[in-house]
Amino acid sequence: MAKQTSFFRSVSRLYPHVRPILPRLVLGLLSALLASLVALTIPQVLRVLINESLKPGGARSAVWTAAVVILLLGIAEAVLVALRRQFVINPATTVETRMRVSLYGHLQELTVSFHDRWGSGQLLSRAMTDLNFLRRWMAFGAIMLVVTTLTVVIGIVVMFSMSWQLALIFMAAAVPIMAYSFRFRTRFSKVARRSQDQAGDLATTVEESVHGIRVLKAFGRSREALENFNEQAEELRQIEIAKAKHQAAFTMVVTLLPELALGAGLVVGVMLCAGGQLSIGALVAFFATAAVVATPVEFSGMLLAMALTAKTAIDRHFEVMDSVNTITSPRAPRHPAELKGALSFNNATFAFEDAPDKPILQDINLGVRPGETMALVGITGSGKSALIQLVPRLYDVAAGSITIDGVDLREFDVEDLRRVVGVAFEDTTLFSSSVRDNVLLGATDRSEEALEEALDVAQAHFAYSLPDGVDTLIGEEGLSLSGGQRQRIALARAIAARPRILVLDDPLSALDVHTEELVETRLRAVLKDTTTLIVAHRPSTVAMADRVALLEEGRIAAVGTHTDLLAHNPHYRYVIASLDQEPRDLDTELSELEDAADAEEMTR
Ligand SMILES: Nc1ncnc2c1ncn2[C@@H]1O[C@H](COP(=O)(O)OP(=O)(O)OP(=O)(O)O)[C@@H](O)[C@H]1O
Repeated sequence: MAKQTSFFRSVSRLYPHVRPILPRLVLGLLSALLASLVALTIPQVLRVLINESLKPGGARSAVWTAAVVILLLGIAEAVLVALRRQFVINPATTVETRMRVSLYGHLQELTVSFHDRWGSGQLLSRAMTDLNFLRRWMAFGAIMLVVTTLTVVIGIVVMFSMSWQLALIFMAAAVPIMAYSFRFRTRFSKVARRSQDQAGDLATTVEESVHGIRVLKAFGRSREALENFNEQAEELRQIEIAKAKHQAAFTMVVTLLPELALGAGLVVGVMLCAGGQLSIGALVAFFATAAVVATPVEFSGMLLAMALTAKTAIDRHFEVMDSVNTITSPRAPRHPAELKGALSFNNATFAFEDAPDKPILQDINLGVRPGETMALVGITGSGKSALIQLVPRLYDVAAGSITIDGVDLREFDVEDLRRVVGVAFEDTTLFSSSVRDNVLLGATDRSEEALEEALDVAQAHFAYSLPDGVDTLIGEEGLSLSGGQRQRIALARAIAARPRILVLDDPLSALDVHTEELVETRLRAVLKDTTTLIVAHRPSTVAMADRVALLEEGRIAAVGTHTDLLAHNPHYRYVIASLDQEPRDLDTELSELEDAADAEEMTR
């Protein structure tokens, strides 16, 4: 998943986001740079002060002048540091928000196949932690890295101008530091990546266990969940420790070596002074400058670590942003004037992306006439859900085609297509908003009557008895609904969109027999003109359909009326017999037909 790129290449990808705030970033950088230059100026004032006022007969009043100058320089440095923050903090938060919004937008665009592959925590950590870190790096780390580098370079030039011998000693320490920094960079990059990925996995675990809290509790698995989480958290801790160790070792090197150089420099400096080759003022100024230079060198471990973590955050961000949405609208989409709603599968073959060699659906040929209700029946895992998800193009066929009124689905604008095709899945997802907003999610007619009708067809009148009626907040942050209530809201949502084609993945499975009957009676009337493909797990749902398609191991094994198939297709009889418990009349019908079929076979 992780592709190795150079630091500059990764950081340059931020440019389009950073461009609008570039002037303010540059101002921030200049403020920080000026603050550093001011800090470097103070030793020069010291040098003049010592050389002028401490020499025999020197002017004592110069001390006061120098003190005032140093005070003013100190104030200027503090103001410049404050200015840097002022210039960059606000724009950096703007970049963070924009990147977060574009990531979210891209996640909305990306295919279901992409979301099948990515853990939610990995996406969550990219959207939250990584971008939060990037903001801090842009506002502080990146600027300080540039300023530190420039301060060190300028400081060394100044040090050379004061004493080349002492400066050379100082430079001798820089060589091993640079060599070590290369090693540090490679090692730290790897561990930073592992740490950020592990944090993502941890977030996935939290998300999953919060989501599945009832199951964990009911099965008494909370302890195991905790142990599993503890293991993952421990792994993250170990990675963080490894990270801290690398950083501590680097900081030790960048602290120790300049200190050693300063110690050696002090001995040589005093000897030079004694020999008259260096003034006392220059010696003091040299060490004051060296102190100004040594501080950012000491910080360089932290700054380098920040830069490498930021690079990882950028790489992780663009791994998602670079993922291509393969389900897109064509350049010149077709807009047929009025759709009749004839749905046709033509040699359609489909495989999930993670198992491209194992087609789940093969050579599907199936025609659903306009206004017809077709039930899809098959044993569990035969590919029913996969098949109906192809209709709104949640997935695309690998071969063959699916058409509406003879037009390939891929020739429609995707948004148009999804307005034409309404869906309700067995696993209902409700959003944290009111019943009204959930039901009218895809509706063009948002009137009270449209809402009322959809709720009525789905027999979801209970919504009016909720604490705030249809304005009651439901979903994850709101009131919990029962499985059957959720299904009815989801069904109402599909109906309210008034689609030309409706695909329903067993939308009545959680309803009691009585409510199911009521919903079916109303649905039958509504579905009169709507082409419907409905996955059925109950013979009563099958009975609602005009015709039934039997799916067997990813192929359409038979198509016909329920009665015909019962009479002539043994696998259909087997599937129907293995469906949920049924009302008595259907059971009776089934055994009668089975008897008839057996008798027919015996007479042959
Ligand atoms: N994202 C996925 N990646 C790979 N395989 C998948 C994926 N989703 C489902 N499958 C597999 O595809 C096959 C068909 O699944 P599908 O959900 O379409 O069956 P189904 O007939 O609807 O079953 P059920 O009646 O139990 O809902 C199954 O073997 C399932 O394990």
